[in-house]
Amino acid sequence: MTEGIHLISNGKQSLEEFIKVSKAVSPYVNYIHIREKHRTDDELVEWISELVKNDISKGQLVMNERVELAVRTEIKGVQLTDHSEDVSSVRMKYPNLLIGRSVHSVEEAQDAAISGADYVIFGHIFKTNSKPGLLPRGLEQLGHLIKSVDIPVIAVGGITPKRVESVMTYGASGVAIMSGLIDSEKPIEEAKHFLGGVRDGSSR
Ligand SMILES: Cc1nc(C(=O)O)sc1CCOP(=O)(O)O
Repeated sequence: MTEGIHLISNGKQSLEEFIKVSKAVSPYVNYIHIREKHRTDDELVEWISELVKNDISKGQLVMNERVELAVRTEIKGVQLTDHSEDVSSVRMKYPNLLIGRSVHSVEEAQDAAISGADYVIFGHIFKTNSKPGLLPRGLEQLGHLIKSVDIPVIAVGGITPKRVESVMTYGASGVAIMSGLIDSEKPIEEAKHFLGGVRDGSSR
C-alpha cells in the first residue's frame, strides 16, 4: 500500500537528528524517504544501517533516485525523478521494488503510470519554503491530475495538518511531508495530527 504519510528528509539534518525524528514519527507514517542528494553512497549506506539499528524497518525506507543502492541495501523502494533512471527500466530489472515517481504535470504522471510506477508524488501544492520562489500548483491541478491516472497520487509541498483534509478531499491517496515534521518541536503530536487528517479525509 502506498497510501498514507511519507516523511521526506530535508538534506540539512545530521544523521543523528534525522534518526531522532524518524524514531519519533515512524509509528505514524507509512514511508520514510532518504532524500540526501549531496551525500555519497557510503554515507547513505551508513544512514540506512543506523536507521535500521534504531528500529526503523527496511520495509519503511525509500531511497531518492539511487536505485542500485536501494536494491543493494534491500530497502523497500525508490523515489525516481526526471534526473534519475526511467521507471520502465527500473521496473523491468526489479519487479518487486516499490517505485514512486515525482511528477509535476499530467503528462509525466501518465507516463509514470504506464511505465509501471506504484504511485506518483505531485507538487508542490501549497506555497512552501522548501521550494522557494516557485508558484504552487494548487488543489485544482491536483484534482485534475488525480483524475487522469489510475495509480495513487501523493500530495507534496506545504502540507500542514490543517491542509491534509483538503488534499484528501480532492482525491489524494496520501501526503508527503518535509518541514511539517522535520522542523516541528513536537513531531509525535504533529504526526498524530497528520494521521488524523489522512484518516478523516480518506473516509469522505
Ligand atoms: C521534496 C519536495 N518535492 C516537491 C515537489 O513539488 O515535487 S515539494 C518538496 C518539498 C516539500 O517540503 P515541505 O513539506 O516542507 O513543503
